[in-house]
Amino acid sequence: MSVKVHSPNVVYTEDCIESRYEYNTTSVSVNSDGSYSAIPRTNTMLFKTDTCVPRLGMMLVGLGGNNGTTVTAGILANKYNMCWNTKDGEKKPNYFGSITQAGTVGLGMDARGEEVHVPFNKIVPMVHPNDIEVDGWDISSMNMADAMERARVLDYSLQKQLRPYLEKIVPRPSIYCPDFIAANQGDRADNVLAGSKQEMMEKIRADIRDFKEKKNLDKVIVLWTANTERFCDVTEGLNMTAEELLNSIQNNEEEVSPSTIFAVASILEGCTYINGSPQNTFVPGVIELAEMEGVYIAGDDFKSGQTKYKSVLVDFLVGAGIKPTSIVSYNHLGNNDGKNLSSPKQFRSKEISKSNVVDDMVESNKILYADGKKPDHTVVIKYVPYVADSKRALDEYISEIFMNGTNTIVCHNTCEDSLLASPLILDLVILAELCERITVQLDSEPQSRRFTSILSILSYLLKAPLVPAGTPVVNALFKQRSCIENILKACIGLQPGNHMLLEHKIGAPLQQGFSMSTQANLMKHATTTHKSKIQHSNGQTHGHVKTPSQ
Ligand SMILES: NC(=O)c1ccc[n+]([C@@H]2O[C@H](COP(=O)([O-])OP(=O)(O)OC[C@H]3O[C@@H](n4cnc5c(N)ncnc54)[C@H](O)[C@@H]3O)[C@@H](O)[C@H]2O)c1
Ligand SMILES: O=P([O-])([O-])O[C@@H]1[C@@H](O)[C@H](O)[C@@H](O)[C@H](O)[C@@H]1O
Repeated sequence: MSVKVHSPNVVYTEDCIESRYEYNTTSVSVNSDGSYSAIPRTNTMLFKTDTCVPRLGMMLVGLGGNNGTTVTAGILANKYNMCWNTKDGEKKPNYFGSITQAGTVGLGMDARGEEVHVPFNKIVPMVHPNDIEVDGWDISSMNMADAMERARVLDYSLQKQLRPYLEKIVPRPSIYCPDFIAANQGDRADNVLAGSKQEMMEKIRADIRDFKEKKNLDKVIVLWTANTERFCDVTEGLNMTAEELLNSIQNNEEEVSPSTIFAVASILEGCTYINGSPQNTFVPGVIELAEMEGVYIAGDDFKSGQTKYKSVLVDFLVGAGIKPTSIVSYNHLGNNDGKNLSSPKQFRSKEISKSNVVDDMVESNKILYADGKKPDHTVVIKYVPYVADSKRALDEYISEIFMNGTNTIVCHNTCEDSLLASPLILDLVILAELCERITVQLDSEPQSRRFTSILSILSYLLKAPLVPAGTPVVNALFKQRSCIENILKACIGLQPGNHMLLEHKIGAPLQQGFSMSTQANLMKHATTTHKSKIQHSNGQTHGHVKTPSQ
């Protein structure tokens, strides 16, 4: 069952939820004497969420990889409820690690004063992963069943059940530019497109249309989970504008990467494009094209394990007034991603995305970091085939504490890389699709707006969040999660959770009426055509407004 909000600010129609929302912020200025001035602000806006859940297709670039095979297998195992035996007994499929499928949100308090937590996907209608159709591309022609076996991720007794479904699936041929990924990937590149970059882009566009038509889909979202590319040059005349980029593709420019061509193809087909790897796919020309076409993009680099942990631990330390001064993140892994990352240029892409994750937390505390000097931060990744997809992460955090003491935290974190990344792939696609159904209209504007083309709401799932120009980059994990929670709550007219529990701290029962500003809003928006009375729980009657039940 889903959540139903009973409020004069929330209207449920046959195919939409409309909520009049008070967005409360605080404007702060620093005075010449170093003091602060704070002004509370309230902007009222109308959220509209289309509640018609579409038939959704997910096209993965890198479909035959560890993540691609694992997420596809996970959908099938859940869809057909495949259970399997292991030495530890029978196992059942689940979507653990996905916030939309296994996460909950604190909605409010019940009559006993206990917080009620509801599943994320009960707040507003979302696509269910079992219903997602999957397709995609790979430079390797290996069928998905053999690729799943090659990945060495899933128990073999489950693989046997999946094989009949997966062996029929062969990834579509892809764009292969050897210079962008490690040379050691060459031996699997037997499924590649021929022709110019323009011709290859047109083929990718045709593939998207073909998939959409064959599966009778309403929407397709394209996601890159192929190998990490080296960074591409960003230069005037090459890719600084949409026009430059389109011309560069037409001119078969070497420096336009496969991932950027996929992004352009997706955008031109009106499909949201998500980058699960660390390379700079989203050159300025891609961002401008997405804005021109009104298409969403999001990235970069799934935040699945070692970095996710870091974005919690550093937040805890800095939030506690403890000063991290040295962070060393080492890991070794043995999957093909690790093999690709053993090449310096590809490692550099990953090193960048793994290193910037503490910047916002350091920036947030000028007491600890008065001199602006960031913690020493080192990232090491080694390729050790024996451990396969089971990445071993070892971290050391040294911090300065009270009276110049030091605290050292060392942790060992075995990250089953693909089992951690696959649920993130689902959340990225499911939440991106939901964003396509949301509009917001400021009271001060005649027209409603979609979100800006760069979907920064998805930052929680990404190591190096891409944000619109001028937007602060937030990496602290629970701030990122709260952002998603609170935007979903706004869609149903609920305010962010404040965790104050004031009623228990002052021991006073709360009034059950609407806030003064809500009442003022109601009066302001009272219509003459559909008048009805609103009855407050205290029995008083105020004004005549259109309410959901009348
Ligand atoms: N926990 C995680 O697994 C995790 C976390 C963050 C980021 N990532 C990133 O996700 C990506 C995939 O990880 P993986 O473990 O599945 O790697 P993988 O090497 O197993 O899979 C990548 C697949 O992409 C294919 N490929 C390479 N270039 C291609 C192209 N141009 N077009 C189509 N296919 C292409 C390869 O043949 C391979 O099958 C990597 O870039 C990795 O850095 C993974
Ligand atoms: O997400 P995370 O665990 O911090 O980072 C991981 C790296 O440590 C790992 O070496 C790489 O193979 C994965 O793709 C992932 O990027």
